[in-house]
Amino acid sequence: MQSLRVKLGQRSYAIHMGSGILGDPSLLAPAIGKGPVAIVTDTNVGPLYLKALQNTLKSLHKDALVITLPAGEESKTLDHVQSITGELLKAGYGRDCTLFALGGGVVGDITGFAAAVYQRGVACIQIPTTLLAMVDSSVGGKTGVNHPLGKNMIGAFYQPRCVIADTDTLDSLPEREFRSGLAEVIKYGLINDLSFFSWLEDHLDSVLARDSEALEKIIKTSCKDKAEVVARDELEGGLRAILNFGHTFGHAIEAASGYGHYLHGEAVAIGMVMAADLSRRLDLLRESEQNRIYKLIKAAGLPTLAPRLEISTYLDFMKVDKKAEAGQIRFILLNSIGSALITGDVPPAAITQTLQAFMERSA
Ligand SMILES: NC(=O)c1ccc[n+]([C@@H]2O[C@H](COP(=O)([O-])OP(=O)(O)OC[C@H]3O[C@@H](n4cnc5c(N)ncnc54)[C@H](O)[C@@H]3O)[C@@H](O)[C@H]2O)c1
Ligand SMILES: O=C(O)C(=O)C[C@@H](O)[C@H](O)[C@H](O)COP(=O)(O)O
Ligand SMILES: [Zn+2]
Repeated sequence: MQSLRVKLGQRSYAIHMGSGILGDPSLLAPAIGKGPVAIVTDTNVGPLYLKALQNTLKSLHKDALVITLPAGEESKTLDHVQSITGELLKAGYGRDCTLFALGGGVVGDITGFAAAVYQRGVACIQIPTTLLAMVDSSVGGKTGVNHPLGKNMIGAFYQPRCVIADTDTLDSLPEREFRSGLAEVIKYGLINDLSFFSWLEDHLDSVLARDSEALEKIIKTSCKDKAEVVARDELEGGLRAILNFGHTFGHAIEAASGYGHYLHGEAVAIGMVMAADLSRRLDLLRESEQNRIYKLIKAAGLPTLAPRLEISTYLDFMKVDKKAEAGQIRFILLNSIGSALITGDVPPAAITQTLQAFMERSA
């Protein structure tokens, strides 16, 4: 097992990662409150891993209330927050309870948000079971749900008490979901870790084969990279926005296509190719680097073509992006692989050119 710390003063917490750690009560014990516990999971993950977590909790004399959501992005709604909090109220749970998010990023984001708002805040422990959740969503405290008019539009910054990533759970993860998680892994290389990007280029075969050492490397490096950014800018006053690379286009793709049509990582992969195109158009990124980015994303089995939508549809969704300031969309662009910049100074004509170029290429 390996552990890292997200350093946030009183809200600091550990990320534990390794094989079989879901069965280790000593990792959970320090993070659980005095009161009762509830596990939020989904219809795919529950049948696979609920029993293991329940048994670990039983060894700590905790009998968990279980709340199961339908699997998939379509469940990341305010209605499901209402149903989770309703179950907690019916069970008489107070402020001393602890919520466990057992699942991927959908369960993680919605449970984290329910924990943030239930009785104004109860403890939450993230148990990520997808690659995406292990490398990104379980860390950093962005919680929330979608709105038909925009992705993650209702939410809160609310840090978990700890993160326990049992890498054995990845054995059952479908290939498409695994590759979706790789998009966020590649993102870390692009925004501030050139040597990690080069390592991914050299070891993609081992990663795709889910070789245990390669998995350990990508999970640890991603969590370390993310934890450092979050520790410096928890509430996204500035620097943290680099973690949003590819998401301005990507979130528009997810929302405009109907949540769940593209997986989050797939939409981010397309968004990163689009953001690299925009960076190149603005003479920030060299064409050779743009080609390397395209090549790695494609080799990872991720989509690179944007869905054919009206340009105005893209722009409407991009305008509601949370990074916008004074009505102006702000983009995360690349100066080079491993070096991101945050800017609102992008000529509208360049944005339209990127969108037009992708509409011409799309099927
Ligand atoms: N909070 C953040 O910082 C952050 C970061 C990145 C992404 N996100 C959010 O995360 C969500 C995407 O997360 P995701 O990709 O994990 O999707 P997900 O939670 O929908 O999980 C993907 C699918 O895999 C299934 N699954 C999960 N674990 C499994 C396992 N071990 N074996 C078999 N099946 C399993 C799930 O039931 C689901 O069908 C999006 O809503 C995205 O916005 C949040
Ligand atoms: O942790 C962050 O900060 C991120 O931006 C990570 C992203 O991968 C993630 O998809 C996040 O949920 C997007 O946040 P949003 O603020 O754009 O909704
Ligand atoms: Zn993301």
